[in-house]
Amino acid sequence: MDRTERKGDNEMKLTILGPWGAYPAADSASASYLIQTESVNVLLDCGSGALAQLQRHLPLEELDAVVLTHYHTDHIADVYCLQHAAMILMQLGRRTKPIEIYAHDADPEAFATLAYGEYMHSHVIAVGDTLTLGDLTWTFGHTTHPVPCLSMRIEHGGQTLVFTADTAWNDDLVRIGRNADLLLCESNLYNEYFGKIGGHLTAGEAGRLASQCGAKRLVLTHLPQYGDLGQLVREAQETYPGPIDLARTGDQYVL
Ligand SMILES: O=c1ccn([C@@H]2O[C@@H]3COP(=O)(O)O[C@H]3[C@H]2O)c(=O)[nH]1
Repeated sequence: MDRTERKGDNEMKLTILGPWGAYPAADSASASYLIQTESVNVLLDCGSGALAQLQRHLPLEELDAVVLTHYHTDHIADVYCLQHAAMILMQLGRRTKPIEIYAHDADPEAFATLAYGEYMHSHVIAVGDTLTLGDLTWTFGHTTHPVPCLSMRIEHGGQTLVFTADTAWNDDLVRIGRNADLLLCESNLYNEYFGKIGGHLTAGEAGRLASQCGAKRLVLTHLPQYGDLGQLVREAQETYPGPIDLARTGDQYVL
């Protein structure tokens, strides 16, 4: 098994577990990302296939927390498997503490499904909150999506990772993404779909956002299952002159 080394002092590592929107490609996952520092291991969204990918990098015994952007299934499908994993590992004595899960409660029925006895404890997050997880500081922003959804700014040791979550263009994205060292930006749409599918960004808009934020690097994620993904990069290059990557399963970035 490919086990990730724990992070050195003052480093934050992002591992792409699932770069896909809607549903996972073979041997991958939908929306899921692992964020690690020396003091904490956090899963950012927990889509379909997330647990299988996570275990390539981290034993489930060492997962501290999960932070969710919203309740669409491509972002939460594996939360319910993770509840069972936490239960079994605690019953076996291999975990000594519950998993802490953080999400908004604008959908109270969905929020109520997250807590799982002594094995998973749920906590509310909202725009305006500051969440401290180990040596990570999280703040949240507004998105434009068919359901309530939070964008996220994650700071550690002077480095900033920003995740747009799922969203169409809105100006709060520029606020939450300002001066990001890495902008992990949804790019679910080719430019030709602008105005035809709501709730998501085109690649051209992702590039424009990275430019307006002054982001140092743009990583395109929440990818479509169709078309030529290289075209997303080319369209984002028309609006952003900096480095651009397509998120790929297993890729890692150290900030
Ligand atoms: O006309 C449509 C409608 C939807 N979709 C995909 O289905 C996904 C549903 O969840 P989501 O909102 O996270 O992302 C959506 C897109 O990835 C699409 O490609 N074309």
